[in-house]
Amino acid sequence: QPFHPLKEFLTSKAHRMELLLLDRELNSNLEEYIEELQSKVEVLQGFAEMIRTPLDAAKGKEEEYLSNPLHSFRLIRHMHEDWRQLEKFMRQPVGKIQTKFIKEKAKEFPSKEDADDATEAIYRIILTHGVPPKDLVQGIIDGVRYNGSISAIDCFSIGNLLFQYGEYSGAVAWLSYSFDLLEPEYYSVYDVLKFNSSEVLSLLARCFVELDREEDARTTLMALPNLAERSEDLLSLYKSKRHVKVSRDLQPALYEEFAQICRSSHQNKPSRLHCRYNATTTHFLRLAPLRMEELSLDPYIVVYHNVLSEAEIAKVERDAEPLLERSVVYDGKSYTSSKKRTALGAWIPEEDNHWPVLNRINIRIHDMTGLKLNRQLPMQMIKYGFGGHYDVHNDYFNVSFPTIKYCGDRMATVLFYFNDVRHGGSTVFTSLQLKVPAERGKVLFWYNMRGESHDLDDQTLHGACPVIGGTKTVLSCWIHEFDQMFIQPTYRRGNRKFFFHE
Ligand SMILES: O=C(O)CCC(=O)C(=O)O
Ligand SMILES: [Fe+2]
Repeated sequence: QPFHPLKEFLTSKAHRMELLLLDRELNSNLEEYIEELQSKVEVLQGFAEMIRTPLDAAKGKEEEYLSNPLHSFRLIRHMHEDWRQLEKFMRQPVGKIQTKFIKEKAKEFPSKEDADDATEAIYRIILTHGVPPKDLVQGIIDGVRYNGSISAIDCFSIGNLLFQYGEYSGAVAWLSYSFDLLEPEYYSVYDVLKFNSSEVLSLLARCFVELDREEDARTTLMALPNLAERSEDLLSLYKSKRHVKVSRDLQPALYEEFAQICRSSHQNKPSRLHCRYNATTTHFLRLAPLRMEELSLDPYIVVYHNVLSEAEIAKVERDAEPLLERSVVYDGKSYTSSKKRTALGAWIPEEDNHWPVLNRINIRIHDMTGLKLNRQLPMQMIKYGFGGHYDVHNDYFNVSFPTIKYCGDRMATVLFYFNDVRHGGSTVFTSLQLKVPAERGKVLFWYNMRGESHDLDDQTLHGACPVIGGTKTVLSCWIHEFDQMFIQPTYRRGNRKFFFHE
């Protein structure tokens, strides 16, 4: 297994809840520490005050003071023992228990990967919805106002990510905003957190250099004395590092035409298509018609409502949950988490039919599509968390690996939505400017191939918008073309670019 089992903080509210509770616990631990320190401070203050009284009395009349027998006695006695005792007291460690507590709990802290995941998640949302820093600080995303805000440090990590992606103008916006958000009363805290204004400004200057705005870079560096004195050295350093190649596959594509349909400002063009009860595809539907909506005729895309019961959804979710894994891609050297799809996926076991619910799903798919299903369909449950998305893609492969060779390519897709997504997470067909919101019980069915010819239909290009509020769980099922051999015309040799090409 390429990954050590990570806690999935983005998809699991339970794990985030643990974090929140741990944060709270650590905060009370800190309060205890402060209290301990404070009571030590109080003792020290008492001591200082006790010593100060006779010293003040002696001020300016030392001779007279020392001729007093009481004073002489007290001074000698006090000097003999009190400071020695105080030194012992000062040396006693404060907050040993609390320090140890933090150290023990550190095992449960999110890793660097987790933190990077979270920054990338918010980045996908920002990019998709064109959220400017000032909106995010007010909690406004895609026209929805969320409670809460972000800090200078949060802004900095977003700016830093944009810098790594080579998106320098974006980085400038977030880094400048981070600088504006710095709060002087927290400077000493920033020091402890190893975050400081020179870090923000030097990265900002570096972005300006990348953008050929050398004067802005210089002005930025001159704003802080410790950077100003090295400004020319820094500038030439930044110039020497300029245009370092950034790997594009590090970032999700999130094309503008895709993002634009994801935004709440997008409205589907009114279709003059039908919404009706499908009572004809199979005999079963004559008894229990399904509510069907045609979204597009070419390519053919329909939506059905209330197809699975709550219990059926819960059953699949429960059984597939332990099989969930992060989607990974092999880059020739190692497995890394795929930036094309940021979600967890679970393949539903195909071999043994030990999940009776799957038979019912298969039958329901047959009812909706009228297609012949002579085996358990390949199905994958996908769970998207905060910021989870799927870049635009086609469901067919158009390459010849064994499954495709024996079963044909993915002729049609059936997508079950298992829950209502509070905000974001719609399925979007970019060529058709079509957005399908994720709603519980809904099923999306479309053909990836053209009716007569079985040519692959690139108009079916689609993706899943980043989830903003809540999570999203879907079940993707694929119908391969050779299963249809006897009821549909199938592929013609030569109509696929790479088909059967060894
Ligand atoms: O989650 C979605 O909305 C789309 C899923 C999808 O495109 C797929 O599984 O191929
Ligand atoms: Fe897909």
